[in-house]
Amino acid sequence: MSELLEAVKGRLIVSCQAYPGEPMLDPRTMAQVAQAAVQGGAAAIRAKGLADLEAINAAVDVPVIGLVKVGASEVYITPTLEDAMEVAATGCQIVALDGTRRERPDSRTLAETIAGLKAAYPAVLVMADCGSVGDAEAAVAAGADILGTTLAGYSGERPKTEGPDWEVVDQLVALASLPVFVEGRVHAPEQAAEAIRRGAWAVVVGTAITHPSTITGWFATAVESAS
Ligand SMILES: CC(=O)N[C@H](C=O)[C@@H](O)[C@H](O)[C@H](O)COP(=O)(O)O
Repeated sequence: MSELLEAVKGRLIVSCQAYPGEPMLDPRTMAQVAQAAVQGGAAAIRAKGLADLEAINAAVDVPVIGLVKVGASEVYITPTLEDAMEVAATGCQIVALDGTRRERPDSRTLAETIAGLKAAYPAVLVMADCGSVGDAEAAVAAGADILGTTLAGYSGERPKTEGPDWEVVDQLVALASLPVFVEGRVHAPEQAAEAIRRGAWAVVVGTAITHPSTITGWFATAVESAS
């Protein structure tokens, strides 16, 4: 098992992402958010966009899971080999890729994408963002290093559950072939703890820690509905 994976075992990973039109979409801001997350106990950071990744890699000394979100296609998380190479070039130790069985915009298979990336960056680990256990089985066969539940509820195969998709979590853990990172709609510390109890290797939390507009909305709705 790699030292990198040992370092994040049983730990929290924080996803720091802002979106077009949002005030926090700025590499310096995202790097500061990432630093704050590390101060709070994050063992690694997940982030998107080459400029953010460069700024975050320079600002923190924990591993960074990098990705880009591009294109109009339904496969938008680091969809092509070229995208994966650009993410790795920013210094990320883990590259997150769409790990579904859907057709990729460059027509490469997931296995070809992973092989191409690893030929150029042998030390980089690949996190396959899966939407179902079928995706996860295919990602294992394709040479991924980490299985993420990231796309459960977003790829059309699974309903979008209120919290984490525990059924998919259990199915991926039961494969027992690769470390499972539980990611997606983990909104409370108790859910993060539950993921570890169910056998997750690590838990990735984004919105509930680093997306103030959404968090504010949760509170504002609760307050307004009580008044
Ligand atoms: C589906 C998709 O595109 N997920 C993205 C993946 O990087 C991000 O938008 C999420 O914020 C991230 O997965 C963390 O999840 P949550 O924000 O629910 O804690």
